[in-house]
Amino acid sequence: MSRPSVSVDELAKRYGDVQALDSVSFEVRRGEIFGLVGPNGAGKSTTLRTLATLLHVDDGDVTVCGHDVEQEAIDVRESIRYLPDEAGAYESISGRKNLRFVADFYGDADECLDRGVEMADLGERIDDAAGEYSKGMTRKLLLASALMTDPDLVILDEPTSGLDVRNSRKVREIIKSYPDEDRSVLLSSHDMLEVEYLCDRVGLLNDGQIVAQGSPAELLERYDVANLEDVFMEVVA
Ligand SMILES: Nc1ncnc2c1ncn2[C@@H]1O[C@H](COP(=O)(O)OP(=O)(O)OP(=O)(O)O)[C@@H](O)[C@H]1O
Repeated sequence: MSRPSVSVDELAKRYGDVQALDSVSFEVRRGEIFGLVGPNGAGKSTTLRTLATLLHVDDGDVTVCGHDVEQEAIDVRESIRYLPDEAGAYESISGRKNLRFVADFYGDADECLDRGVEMADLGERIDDAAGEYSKGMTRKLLLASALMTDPDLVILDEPTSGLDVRNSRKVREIIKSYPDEDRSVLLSSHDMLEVEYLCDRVGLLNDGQIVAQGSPAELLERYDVANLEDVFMEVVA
């Protein structure tokens, strides 16, 4: 079997007195969308930030795209794109220039920019200053900016948070069509129904621990319930 995109083995992370993650283990296989779900404060963002090399590992082993996040952080950063939940665009320049700025770091800048403009789906507004965009427009721009460079792994923290129905659907479509044999997605969400639709496999995180994981269908069968919200209620009750 090919090596996984992400391997997290007994990851622990503490902020002062708060044990944010406690022996978290999961894998993201190549070509899949893996979702971390859980309530506020469960440790989703801490996990994603650690994988994106923005936080140090206290204990455990974490490998992303074949590279150890502590020893080979630069290699990890070259293989991934990470979209935090509260990311913003450069407001004084247009959406297109935002994309151009990122595309210029990569070999095929023009092709990359064309992909980004198409994915952002902002029509003529792509040439307006990004400071004039709504939250949903900014989110689509940033998602396009992350995906247009073809990273092996894209890490998305709450990708549809705060978006209306139309923009959420568009963002979900973009995410759903991203993986191929070399490209994977790891995302976090509070929205269990969204995750059920998007993800090949899911890890339910509660209080810093993975309390259940598997494909949505496996989890529904294991707990004999109708949806992932019910799985979660069964597991944490
Ligand atoms: N910088 C920090 N300093 C101290 N404690 C922190 C810090 N960041 C997170 N925590 C704590 O770590 C725990 C996990 O937080 P984290 O942000 O990872 O959860 P989350 O699942 O992403 O939550 P949410 O869904 O609300 O975004 C929480 O108890 C939180 O208060």
